[in-house]
Amino acid sequence: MAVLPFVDISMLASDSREDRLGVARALDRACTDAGFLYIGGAQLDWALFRRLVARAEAYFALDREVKMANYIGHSQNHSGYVPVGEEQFGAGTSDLKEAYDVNRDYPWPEGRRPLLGPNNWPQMPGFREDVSAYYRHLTDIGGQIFRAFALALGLEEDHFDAHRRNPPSQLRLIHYPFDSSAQDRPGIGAHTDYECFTLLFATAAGLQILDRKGDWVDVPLMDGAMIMNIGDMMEILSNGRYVATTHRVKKVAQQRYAFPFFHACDYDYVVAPLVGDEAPRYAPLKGGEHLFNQTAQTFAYLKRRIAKGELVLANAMPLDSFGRRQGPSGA
Ligand SMILES: O=C(O)CCC(=O)C(=O)O
Ligand SMILES: [Fe+2]
Repeated sequence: MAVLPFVDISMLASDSREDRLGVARALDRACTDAGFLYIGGAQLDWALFRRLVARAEAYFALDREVKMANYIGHSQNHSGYVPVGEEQFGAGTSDLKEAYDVNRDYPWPEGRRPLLGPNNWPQMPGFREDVSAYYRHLTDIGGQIFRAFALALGLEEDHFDAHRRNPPSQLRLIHYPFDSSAQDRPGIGAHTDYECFTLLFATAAGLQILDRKGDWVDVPLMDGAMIMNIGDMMEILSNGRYVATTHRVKKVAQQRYAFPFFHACDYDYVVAPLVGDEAPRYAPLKGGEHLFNQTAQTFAYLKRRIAKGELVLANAMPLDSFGRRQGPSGA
C-alpha cells in the first residue's frame, strides 16, 4: 500500500497571502516527495460528486448501440463515448473500461483545436447539466491549485491565469465493468498523465503507482479526499522538481467508476521550465500538441485516421517520455 501525503487546500480560498503560501509550501513538499497525494478542503462540493456518480451509473447502463450514437470517433474534437477496447496503451492489450470524455465546452468557431470545440452530449436528461456543473467546479478548484503552484515555484501568484483562458482540460467519466473472466487484463495500462496535474475522484480502490524502487503499490481511497497527481507538463514547468508518476489500474475485481479531471494550460501555450536560473532540463513543447499527440497514440479511431493519412502528427514523443520508467512487473 502506498502511504501518500495529504494536503488540506481549504486555505487557498483565504484572503490572506500567508494562508495561501502555507498551502503552497505543503503542496510543494508533497509533490517533491511523492508526485501523488490526497487533497481535501472545505471548497470540495461532495453533492456534485454524488450527482456525477449517479449520472455515470445511469449512462453506462444504457445499451451499447445507444451509447455508440455518441461514439468519440465521430467527433472532431475528441468528445463522446469510448467503448471497451478503444484505448490501447501497450502493444496488443486494450483497456477493460468504457468512458465518456468531455472537454471545455467551446462553441465558437474561431480558435477551435483538435481538443477544443463543442462537447458531444448524450440524449439523457440532466447528464449535460450535472457533468457541466462538475466540470465548472473542478475548473475553479484547479485555478486555486495553479495559483498555489505558481507560489511554490517562486512565480507571481497569477502567473498561469493568462495561460488558462480556454484550456483543453479533459474530464473523463470512466466505468470499469466487473468481468470475472478478465482478471489479467489491465483496467488501464501503465502511463503518466499528459497535462499539468490531475484531480481524481473514484468509487473504489484499484489505482496503483510505480514507486521509486520500481514496484507497483496500491493507492487506497481516503474518505473526504481526492487523489491528485503530477502530469508531464508540470514535470517540465517545474524542471523536474515534480515528477509525473507512472500509474495504472490493475485487475478490476469489482465494478468501479473513476472521474479524472486533467488540468491543462491553453492549447497554444508553450510549456518550458519556469524555475529561475537553473539550467533547463527539458526542451519546450506546445502543450495542446503534446496532449493530442499522446492521445492519438492510444485511441483506435485516431490511429485509423493516421493510418489512412487523414491525420499527421507533428513532433510526437513516445508515450513513456516522462516520469519513472515502468517497473519490473510490466503493465
Ligand atoms: O481510474 C483511475 O483511477 C485512474 C484513471 C487514469 O489514470 C487516467 O484516466 O489517466
Ligand atoms: Fe492516469
